[in-house]
Amino acid sequence: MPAQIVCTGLGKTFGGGTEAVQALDLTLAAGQTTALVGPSGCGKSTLLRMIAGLEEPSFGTVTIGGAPPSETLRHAGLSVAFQDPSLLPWRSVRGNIELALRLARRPVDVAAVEALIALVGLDGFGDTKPAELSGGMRQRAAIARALATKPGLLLLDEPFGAVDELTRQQLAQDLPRIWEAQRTTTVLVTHSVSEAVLLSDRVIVLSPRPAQIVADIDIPLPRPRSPDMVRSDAGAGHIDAVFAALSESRAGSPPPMAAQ
Ligand SMILES: Nc1ncnc2c1ncn2[C@@H]1O[C@H](COP(=O)(O)OP(=O)(O)OP(=O)(O)O)[C@@H](O)[C@H]1O
Repeated sequence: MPAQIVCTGLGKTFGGGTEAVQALDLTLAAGQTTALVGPSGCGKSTLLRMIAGLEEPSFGTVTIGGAPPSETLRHAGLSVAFQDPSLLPWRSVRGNIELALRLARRPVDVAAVEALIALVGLDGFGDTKPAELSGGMRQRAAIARALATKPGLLLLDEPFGAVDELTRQQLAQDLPRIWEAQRTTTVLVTHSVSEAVLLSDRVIVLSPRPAQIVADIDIPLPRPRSPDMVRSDAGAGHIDAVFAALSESRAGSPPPMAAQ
């Protein structure tokens, strides 16, 4: 089931006194894809980790479909793929995906697993162990694993960081088809503004640390989208809007705003 995410007064101050996220109010509609963009070190990953229930908030709350993230994790309704993919080293790509299905108590559909492996461009590497894959291939394996359980909520932190440009474009075109078909609520942290526009229904621009929302930009481009569409006048207008919000936020001019 797709899940609505509600963050209320959400804040995080780490032990050493570093304030990463401050009083953030944000509601993400079920089934939408939202990109979080902002300057390096502003608190994007911390926000995503709090939504995933992997980081305890210092202030405020996160709910997913009305329940705390830990509940969603327990029911395997939530999948995460982070920059540093945590694949089990002793299992093959296929073995990692199948384990995720078993842990989620889902049937292992061999053909569906092969289709996912092919989708992320790892055809022929199903039997390969993570140590024998490149960094980008490991990231793609982690994406396949995250998608396998058809999660209601998919959290992606720079998932294409180590992927070459062509594969990145291919993934950015193919993945939304899957999460649209599965009606997954997706939250994506990315440093690439064009990727944010290509993938998302909505782009949230965060201030320098502590992260606060400085702009909330709808991306109403039709789907399926292509890199050409993003480069067209309509797409370029959205890219410009995100860049403008990012540079204003660095200059510290606009006041933080709440987002619905
Ligand atoms: N476990 C931690 N303990 C202490 N400080 C932390 C911890 N995790 C993150 N921070 C600090 O919180 C701030 C925000 O970090 P975070 O990783 O959320 O930023 P980010 O926007 O995702 O960065 P980047 O874009 O560079 O990946 C940084 O100053 C970081 O040093």
